[in-house]
Amino acid sequence: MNLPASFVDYTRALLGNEEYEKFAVALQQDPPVSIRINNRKWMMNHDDYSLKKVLWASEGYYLDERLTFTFDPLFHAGCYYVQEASSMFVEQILRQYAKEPVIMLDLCAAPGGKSTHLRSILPEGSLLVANEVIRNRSQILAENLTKWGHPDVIVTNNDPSDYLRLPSFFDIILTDVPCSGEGMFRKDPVAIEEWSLENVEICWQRQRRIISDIWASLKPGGILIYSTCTYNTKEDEENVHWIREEFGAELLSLDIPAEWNITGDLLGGEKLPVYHFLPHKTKGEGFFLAALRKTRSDGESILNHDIVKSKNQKKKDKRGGTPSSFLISRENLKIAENWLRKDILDKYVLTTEDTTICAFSRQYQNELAVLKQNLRVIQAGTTVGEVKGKDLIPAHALAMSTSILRQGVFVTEEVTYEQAIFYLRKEAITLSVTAPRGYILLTYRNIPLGFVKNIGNRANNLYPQEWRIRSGYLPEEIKTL
Ligand SMILES: C[S@@+](CC[C@H](N)C(=O)[O-])C[C@H]1O[C@@H](n2cnc3c(N)ncnc32)[C@H](O)[C@@H]1O
Repeated sequence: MNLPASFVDYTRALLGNEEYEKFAVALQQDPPVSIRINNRKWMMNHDDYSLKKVLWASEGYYLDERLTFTFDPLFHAGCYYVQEASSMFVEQILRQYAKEPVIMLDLCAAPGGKSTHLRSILPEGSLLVANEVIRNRSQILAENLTKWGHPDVIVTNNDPSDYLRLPSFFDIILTDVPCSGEGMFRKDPVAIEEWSLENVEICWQRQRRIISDIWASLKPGGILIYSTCTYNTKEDEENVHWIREEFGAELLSLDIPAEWNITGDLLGGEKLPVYHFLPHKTKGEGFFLAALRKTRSDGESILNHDIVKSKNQKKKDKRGGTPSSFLISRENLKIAENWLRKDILDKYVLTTEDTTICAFSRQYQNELAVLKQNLRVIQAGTTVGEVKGKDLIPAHALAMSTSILRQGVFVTEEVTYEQAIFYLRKEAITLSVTAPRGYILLTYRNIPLGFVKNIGNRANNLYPQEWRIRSGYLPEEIKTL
């Protein structure tokens, strides 16, 4: 690995000679591979796997080797997410500081590693808003969150400055800011090519702009989690100092076992409670994190003032949903309702937009209305179905949902590995002769994979076209979980 000379000089000076040598050796080694299990969907049988745990993440595991993830149906079904181990440390902040339901924003969220993780560990009853400024990346974020299957998620596609319209809205904000990516050198050679001292300068300034834009959206007493995947102190410690001074924030420390080998403040002088992951000390890539509490009030809560429910909105609430759009019949709304678990019907509201029916948390209807008024909301809750002609077609999100779909409402058909790959490539599937006509939920190893419509001699594949496996070949050696 050919590291830029100015990076070597800077980092050697930062870590000291002896430590830098160990660091440089670690950078030459293969990066560990790690995954995080979606335990709402798939309980990994520990007798079948002997995986080493990621110490700071309840569902994080190291794999001995890289699997052929693209060809693993369980991966597409949202049973696990391939995520770098160090970044799973975000869990510790929530475990120690978020004990009650919260409204949380993940501001720089694509492709969704941390959002899916947050959705697994936020207290029950919390709402997660996952935002990504780059449009096509926000689609990938929405895809990964749909597969993860939690119903209480909103995905937005906005610039951080758009959030200035939502003062004091969030209890917790994660800013996993775009950075110079030094911590990714071992995993991604492009990060080395793109690195320069000039880029570090651009990055720390952009990071401050992002924090300035988002700060007002944090409620007084709320928590900002600031993270990067870089080592230099300009983007890390110096920015944390700046946030503290600029906004009067209080740094929060975490209770961390010494054997995790996490490194603290790399600057001399006052030692801040900040957390560095260095690859020669912790098994993972470079990562930095700090948590700060907002102590001052600098705006008023939008929810107390601006959201005076319109009469119309109140009417909708009473009925338990939006009046059906003229494109959706009462019968189809009834069918959609019948697809949902009975015990969640008082907690979720069916809403309609054009030809689509969605289920969204009743508790957060107001917040959703505010977000829709002010931002570009690309997804909210779970899409239940879409009307085509007279038919209501069950949505893929319904199949992926961990808690909305009523068990037994669709006939299921277990498929083989080969059939599963055919399905995920959106090719035609032939089901067993005993399979009834109509919508059938395919399962692989008893995990829902998606819907087909069985029309007798063949089954129409309802897998989302844009998510299909595009590769036409199967690798010679398939390694799956
Ligand atoms: C480090 S990545 C986020 C990784 C993500 N949190 C995860 O765990 O999967 C930073 C993200 O910030 C986005 N981004 C780039 N420029 C931005 C800006 N000016 N403001 C906000 N986000 C930006 C990038 O598109 C990228 O998706």
